[in-house]
Amino acid sequence: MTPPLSRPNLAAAGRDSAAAPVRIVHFGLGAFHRAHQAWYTQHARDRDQWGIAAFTGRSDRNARLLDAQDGLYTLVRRGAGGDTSEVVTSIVQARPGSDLPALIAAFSRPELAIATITVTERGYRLAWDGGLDREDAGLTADLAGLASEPFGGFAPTTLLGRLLLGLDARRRARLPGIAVVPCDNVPDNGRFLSTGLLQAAAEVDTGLAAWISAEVSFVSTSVDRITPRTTAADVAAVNRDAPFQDAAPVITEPFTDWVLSGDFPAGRPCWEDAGARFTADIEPWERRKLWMLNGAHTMLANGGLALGHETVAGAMGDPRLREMVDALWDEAAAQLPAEVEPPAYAEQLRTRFANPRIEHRLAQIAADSAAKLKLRIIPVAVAERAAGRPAGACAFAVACWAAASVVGDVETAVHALSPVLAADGGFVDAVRRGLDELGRRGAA
Ligand SMILES: NC(=O)c1ccc[n+]([C@@H]2O[C@H](COP(=O)([O-])OP(=O)(O)OC[C@H]3O[C@@H](n4cnc5c(N)ncnc54)[C@H](O)[C@@H]3O)[C@@H](O)[C@H]2O)c1
Ligand SMILES: O=P(O)(O)OC[C@@H](O)[C@@H](O)[C@H](O)[C@H](O)CO
Repeated sequence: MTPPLSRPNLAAAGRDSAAAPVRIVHFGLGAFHRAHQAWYTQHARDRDQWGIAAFTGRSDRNARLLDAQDGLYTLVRRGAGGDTSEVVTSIVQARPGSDLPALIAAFSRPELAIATITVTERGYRLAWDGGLDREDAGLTADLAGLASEPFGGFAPTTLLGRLLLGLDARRRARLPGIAVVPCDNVPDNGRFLSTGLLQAAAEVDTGLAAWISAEVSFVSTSVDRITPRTTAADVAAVNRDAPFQDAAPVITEPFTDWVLSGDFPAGRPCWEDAGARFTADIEPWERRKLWMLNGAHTMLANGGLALGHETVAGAMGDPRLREMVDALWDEAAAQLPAEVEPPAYAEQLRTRFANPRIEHRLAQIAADSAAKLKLRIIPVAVAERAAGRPAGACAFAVACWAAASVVGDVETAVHALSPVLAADGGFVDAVRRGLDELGRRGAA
C-alpha cells in the first residue's frame, strides 16, 4: 500500500523533511498560498529558518487534510506539455482559523517576523478604499467584542479581528513588530489593509492602534500565478503511481511572479532566490497585472459564462472573446509605462490563458464582478476616453458583466460602475452595442 504523505515517511525515503521554526503566520490556507508564498519560501536558500503556521479562513477542511500530512502537500506545475511535481515542506502547522490559542501562540513567538494573507478580496470586509464597512455584521461584532472583553475573552471570526488579536498578543508580550503582507488581488493592498486595520484597532483599543502604527509594517504586493481549485479528479490523478498518498495536492501553472514593496522589520526569507522582486514603486507592476490579467479574467468570466463556456481556455477559444481580450490588453497597455513591458506580458498571457491543461473555471472567477470592474476596467476606460479613444474593449467588458447580471437599463448599469462613464454617451452606446451583440449570440 502507498504510504501517506508525512514527515516521517518522507524522511524514511531519504528526502528532506525537516520542519523549520515558525516565523511566518498565514491567514487563508487555500490553493493559492500553497502555490505561491509557500513555494517561494520553499525555494529560498534559508528555508530551514522559515516555517509557516497556516490558518484557514472559513472552512476547516484544508487544515484537517494538511494537519494529517504534517503540513506537506504535492505541488503540481502543469504546463501545456506535461507536469512536474514536488513536495512542499514549508508549511509546518495547519490549523483551523478558529484555533485561536494556536494563533496567539504563533504570534507570541519572539522570532515571528511576517503575517501573509490570502483570504479573497471579500475576506477583508472593507470598503474598496480600505475604510471600515459599517454594514458588515461580522466585523462590527468582532470590533465590539474585542473592545469589551478582556484580552482572549472574545473569539473573533473575521480576518481583521483575528489579526488584531494576534498583534495584541505581541504588544502585550512586549515583542517587536512584524511585516503584514496581503497577497490578494487588491490595488495597493498594503495601504488598503493598513487603512482598515488601523481604523479597526482604534475602535478596539487606542493603545493597540498606536502600537500597530509604530511597530507594524504593511507590504504591498502584486501576486501572479494561476491556480485553479483542485478537483477530486485532480486528487485521484496526482495519487496514481505517486510514492505517497496525498489528500491535498495543488495544481498550478509554470508561470509565477511576486513583486513586493515595503519593509520587513524582523527579516524575511530570501524569496528573491525563487524570483521575487522588491521595488520602491509597485504601482506600475500592480496595474499591469490587475488591468491585463485580472481585467481580462473578469471579462472572460462574464462573457464566457453568458455564452456557455466553462473555462478560461474554453472562452479563449471563442474568436470574438479572444479578439476583445487582445483589444483590452492594447487599451490597458496604452495606459502603462513602457518599463513594465506590456506587450511582452500580453504575449505571456496569451500562452497562459490558452493552456488547455489548466482547468480554470469561469464560475470561480466571476464572483463580485461589479467591484472588480471598478478597479480593473473602469480606470482604463476613463483614461482612454480622456485621451480621445473609444475604449471599445472596456465597454465590451462592461457589456459582458451587464449580460451576466440583472442590472436594469444600460445607463443604470454603467452608472453603478462609474458616473463619469455613464455621462459619456459614446461609451454608453458602445456598451449597448456589446450587449446587443451578446444577445444576438444567445447570451442569457
Ligand atoms: N488562485 C489564484 O490563481 C490566485 C492568484 C493570485 C491571487 N490570488 C488571490 O488569492 C485569493 C485566494 O485564492 P485561492 O485560490 O487560495 O482560494 P481558495 O478558495 O483556495 O482559498 C481561499 C482561502 O481564503 C479563505 N476565505 C475565503 N473567503 C473568506 C472570507 N470571506 N473570510 C475569511 N476567509 C475567507 C478560505 O477559507 C481559504 O482559506 C484570491 O481570492 C485572490 O485574491 C489567487
Ligand atoms: O477573484 P479574482 O478575480 O481576484 O481572481 C480570480 C483569478 O483571476 C485569479 O485568481 C488569477 O488566477 C490570478 O490573479 C493569477 O495570478
